[in-house]
Amino acid sequence: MRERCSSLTVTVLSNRWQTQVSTCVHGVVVHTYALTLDREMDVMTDDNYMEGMEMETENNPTMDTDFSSDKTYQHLTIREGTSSSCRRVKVRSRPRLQSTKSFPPYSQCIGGLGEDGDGDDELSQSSDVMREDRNDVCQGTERNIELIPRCARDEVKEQWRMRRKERVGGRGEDTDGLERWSGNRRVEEKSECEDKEMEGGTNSKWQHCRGRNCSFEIEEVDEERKTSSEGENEGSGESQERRDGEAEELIGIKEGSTTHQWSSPHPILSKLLHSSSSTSSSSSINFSSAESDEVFSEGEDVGSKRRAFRKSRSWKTYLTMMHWSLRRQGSWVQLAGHQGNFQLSEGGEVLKLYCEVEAKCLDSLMIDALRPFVPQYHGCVTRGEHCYIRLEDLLSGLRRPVIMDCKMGVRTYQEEEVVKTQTKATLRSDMYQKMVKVDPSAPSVEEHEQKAVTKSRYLQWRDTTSSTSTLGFRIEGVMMEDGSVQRDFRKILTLAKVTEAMLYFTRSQLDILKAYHSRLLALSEALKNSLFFRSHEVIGSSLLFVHDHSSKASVWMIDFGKTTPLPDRLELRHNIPWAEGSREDGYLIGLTSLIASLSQAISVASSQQEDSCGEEQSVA
Ligand SMILES: O=P(O)(O)O[C@H]1[C@H](O)[C@@H](OP(=O)(O)O)[C@H](OP(=O)(O)O)[C@@H](OP(=O)(O)O)[C@H]1O
Ligand SMILES: Nc1ncnc2c1ncn2[C@@H]1O[C@H](COP(=O)(O)OP(=O)(O)O)[C@@H](O)[C@H]1O
Repeated sequence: MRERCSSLTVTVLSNRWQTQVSTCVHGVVVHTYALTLDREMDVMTDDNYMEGMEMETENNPTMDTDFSSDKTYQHLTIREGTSSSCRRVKVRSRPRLQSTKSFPPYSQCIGGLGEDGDGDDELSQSSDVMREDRNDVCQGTERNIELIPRCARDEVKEQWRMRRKERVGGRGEDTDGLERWSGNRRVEEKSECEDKEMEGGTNSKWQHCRGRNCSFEIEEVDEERKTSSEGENEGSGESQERRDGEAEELIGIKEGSTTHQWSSPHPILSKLLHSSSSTSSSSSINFSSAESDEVFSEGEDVGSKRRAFRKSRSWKTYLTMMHWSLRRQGSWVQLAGHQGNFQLSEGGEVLKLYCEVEAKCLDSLMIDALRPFVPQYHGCVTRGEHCYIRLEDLLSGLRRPVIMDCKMGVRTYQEEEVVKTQTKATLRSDMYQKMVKVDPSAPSVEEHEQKAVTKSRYLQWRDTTSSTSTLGFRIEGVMMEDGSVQRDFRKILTLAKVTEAMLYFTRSQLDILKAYHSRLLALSEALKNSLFFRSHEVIGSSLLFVHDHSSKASVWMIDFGKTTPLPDRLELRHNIPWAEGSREDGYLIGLTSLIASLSQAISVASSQQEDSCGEEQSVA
């Protein structure tokens, strides 16, 4: 029986964010397809799917035409090619971001990911050692709990701290946020990964490989292009609009303009890279970041790589490679949180280091009224020695996303952390240093002597030096469309300043502000109906604000690593201040402040708009 493979290209419509499609043809053709029909922004229900299963024999000449001629599927096109690989059919819908009409200006082109190559080396090396175990896949969280007896994040955090210590040459101390992200565009990528997954008990498997090294060293670009076009067909269904846009972006890429990483998205390419660039240690090209930790400033050899590249490659090749790379590379960025926690995955997903607490929350949230406000959770997967939770990538499909991370609640420490401090406190010199860096007079005499503080002391101090204690949330960080990251907002204390920050973040665009405002009102309603919310203490969770130039804006609840269920029958109000033992988190205090601030920002932006209209009229 002749082996044949059809690849399915899905053009993503404005109401469809991402689609991962592939087809396995091996004598008998099986097509599975699903279209997102939902045009509502915030609703994510299973009813939003329309699924179909089609079986035909190889000789059935109507296969392609049936598919493409059907008006319902006019955005699906089928291309045929020869391949012996069976590819999995996976189609997923996603709640849409709210569409608005404005188009923010862009001064610079962004779109790549920064990368700490060094760390990746270590992680990838360790994952190589564990290669035999790599194909383990956990479905649901139960098995993971057995696999990972303790929260893997602690181990990874420890690894980063150790690395940092080694790096600073035995100084032995972490400084401010050194093991944390500070907004550089980056993502963990393995040097050569083969991730096989089995989902939902089926035998469907897929493989992808993402090289860590930069595409500048590609030898056989033209040949690769051919292969890549095949590869892309099995990919994530990017829209033509996006491709075109990215092609345009390339023209705007200038040396030194922003932060880029070109990763190799194709298995063959990846192999080429590895064979041709054994000396390469980093693929990151970090040109700028408003705030940049030293731990990520490893772009020194990038300049020489680029120069070497320029000598040996024509501009045409250069553009081709970047275009190709960009098409596969989303604009993923980790704005806050712990370094080493995330890996970019395929199919519009990100992988976050497994944490039992978070996985349990996500399990519950997937059947809760809050589901439309939470990234879709797809269970867990083991890569190398770690287990990860699979989350919908909230930046997938966005170009030059503008992001704001607001940490919610009137406190960011758990009650147990306070209790722990009273009993057996671990002293943290890294936290002491972070504290001193912001305010040298903050530590007590004793703390100065110890050169260390307890974690809960640090977290409490952090809360009082930000709007957390007073407004019930703080802006952890903002990334603008040019890729610049600002984290100074954490020092904001008043609502008026938050409003200013909102205006800055949205560039006073009314439609974006309104979209955020209505999304938060909808969230507020959903929280009222949420069993999850009622029965959990939500600590350290963030609202991720995301919009892009194409006028899409939405807000998502993320980070449930410190969100814990309450004892039976205890329910929280979430809108009153915390008193020890109450477990109140003040989440709704934060939400109310945010809504108030957005209302103020809308008023300001409206009057600004009226003023400018008036000025225009008087000039005319
Ligand atoms: O933001 P800065 O001032 O750097 O302080 C951080 C945050 O509070 C982190 O919380 P979050 O993850 O919610 O951002 C916390 O992680 P935990 O989540 O582990 O409490 C870090 O503790 P350590 O990870 O122990 O350093 C602490 O150092
Ligand atoms: N599902 C997601 N899609 C896109 N970006 C995400 C997603 N989850 C987290 N991020 C990014 O990662 C950052 C840190 O996420 P978070 O869950 O708070 O990590 P941590 O638990 O390490 O604090 C966020 O500020 C955001 O920029």
